[in-house]
Amino acid sequence: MIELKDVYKTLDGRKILQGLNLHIREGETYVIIGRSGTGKSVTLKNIIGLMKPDSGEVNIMGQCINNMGKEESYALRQKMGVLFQSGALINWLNVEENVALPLVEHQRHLSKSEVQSIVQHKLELVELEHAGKRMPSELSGGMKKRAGLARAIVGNPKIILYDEPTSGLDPVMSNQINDLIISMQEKLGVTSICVTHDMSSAYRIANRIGMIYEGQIIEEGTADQIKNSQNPIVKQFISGSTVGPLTQ
Ligand SMILES: Nc1ncnc2c1ncn2[C@@H]1O[C@H](COP(=O)(O)OP(=O)(O)OP(=O)(O)O)[C@@H](O)[C@H]1O
Repeated sequence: MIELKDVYKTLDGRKILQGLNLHIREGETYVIIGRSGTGKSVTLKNIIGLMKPDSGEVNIMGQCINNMGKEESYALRQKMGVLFQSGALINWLNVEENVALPLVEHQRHLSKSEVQSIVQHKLELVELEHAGKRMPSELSGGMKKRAGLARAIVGNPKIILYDEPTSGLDPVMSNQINDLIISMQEKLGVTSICVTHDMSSAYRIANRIGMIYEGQIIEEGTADQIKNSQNPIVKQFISGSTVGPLTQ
């Protein structure tokens, strides 16, 4: 579904991705972990097409996106939904209007009532069906993320990318988001990539976890395999220890 082959990316003279390989299977939830500044978001941006690799290949659903024209890459982007860290809601639009935005902008053939019915269905999926008229300022952090998720799925994407979906949330709200990520996978059959620092979330939602270190995936496996990894860098990262080899 998503494949990065030997991807290199240097930014401001700093080598961020250094031969990164990633192979994400259809329908799985793959979680990327790693220390701050190791290139997790840069990896996501290469997948969405917001950044191009210096070398290497990015293949999405069998199509190489490196040299894609504007129209082709636009069409491919429509198959991906992104939940940004903050939810990225527009403050002066209510929840329904925020969720409807991608449809209003990109699917102009839909009537007003069709848009309303799609939006209502997506709000139900994220359990916000009674909050459609609220403004973003009237939402809790968790509700903002859920509204952002409803907007990310409004175009029925095949792939969802989550950037720190539980950041800034208390454990209860984090678990609600984790459950929703699992339910998106089960109900919509989407393939998901999630970047997170939250290991309890990673263990809960991931089919597989990959750790980035020095621009490469240094370890990959199920939650249990990662928990039992013998790699000292992985062990140190997941335990949060400040003593040891992790210098990046
Ligand atoms: N557009 C850019 N121009 C220059 N440098 C950039 C750009 N985007 C990211 N970087 C740099 O690339 C490195 C990796 O950034 P990235 O945002 O991918 O890290 P991250 O692993 O997602 O970190 P965090 O966990 O803190 O979000 C950082 O040093 C960052 O400053």
